[in-house]
Amino acid sequence: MTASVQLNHVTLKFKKFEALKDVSLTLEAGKIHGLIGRNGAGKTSLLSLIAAFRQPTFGEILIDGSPVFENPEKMEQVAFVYDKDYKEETEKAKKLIALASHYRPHFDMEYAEQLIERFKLPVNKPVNKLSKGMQSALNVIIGLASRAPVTIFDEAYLGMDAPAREIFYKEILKDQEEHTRTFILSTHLVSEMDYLFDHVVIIDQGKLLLNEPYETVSSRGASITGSAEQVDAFTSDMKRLNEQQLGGTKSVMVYGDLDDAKRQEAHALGLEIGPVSLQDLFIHLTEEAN
Ligand SMILES: Nc1ncnc2c1ncn2[C@@H]1O[C@H](COP(=O)(O)OP(=O)(O)OP(=O)(O)O)[C@@H](O)[C@H]1O
Repeated sequence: MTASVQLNHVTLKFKKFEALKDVSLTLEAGKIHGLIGRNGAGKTSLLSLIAAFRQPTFGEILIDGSPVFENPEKMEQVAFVYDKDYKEETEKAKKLIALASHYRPHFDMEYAEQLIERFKLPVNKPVNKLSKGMQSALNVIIGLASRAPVTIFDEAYLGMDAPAREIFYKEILKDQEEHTRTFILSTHLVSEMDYLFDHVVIIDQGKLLLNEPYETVSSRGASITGSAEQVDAFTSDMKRLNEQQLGGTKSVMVYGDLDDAKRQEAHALGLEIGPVSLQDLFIHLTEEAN
């Protein structure tokens, strides 16, 4: 089960402060979306609107074409997993998983049990006595086993160690093959997680900065290296994000269409075209926007 998500001119205000500014965006069903942005960019605000935790000040959010806010049928299709505060939670992990299985229509308890084994979650401990990483594993187990058509992980892996995060990433890819859904993964671990993304959304200061398939983003980002003069001439009409120079050699990071003719031109000029990571593009695209 999977579903599309559509935001139409969404603005979210906290008193006079605009956390989201006229964001329009469609998230295609069945894809894994990476949502990235600097601290305070508006990621959690955006995700809490999709999960109908709050109402936008202006605009609307549709799940498979119908508004999600105060619409129980659509709301139960969205699982929003975030870094919860479990200080007061004295129930056992087992109980919380059982509770989730009651209110999540697609919950798969057999899969939850496999995940409990994979993450070695001590299910008989009260949740507030679990380590931070174990509490995150509990959230992740509930999120994955819920198999909600729209599954959102908002930095839900905070506190999980690297091997546990690796298990989580592998599970997403494995489960996506048989139980395809629409994932939205918000993260600061861009270089660690980018291989998961089918689609990349970048927001900056409440505005949509980029919304492209991952392949398009990687093909548009490039570093052009060669003699400073040649590199400057070649990139003069392109969007330049960053440059570094050592003696007469220059390397410029660009973002734009590098078609075959342009690539041949670079080759003829003896310029080298190299790849740029999503993390580097993110750093310099948001720097440029600021
Ligand atoms: N309840 C609130 N009242 C007032 N301002 C808020 C509230 N919630 C969020 N904000 C503000 O909205 C902006 C966006 O916050 P949000 O939590 O969505 O950012 P984020 O991208 O998730 O950040 P981070 O990566 O640091 O978690 C911030 O400036 C934040 O201070």
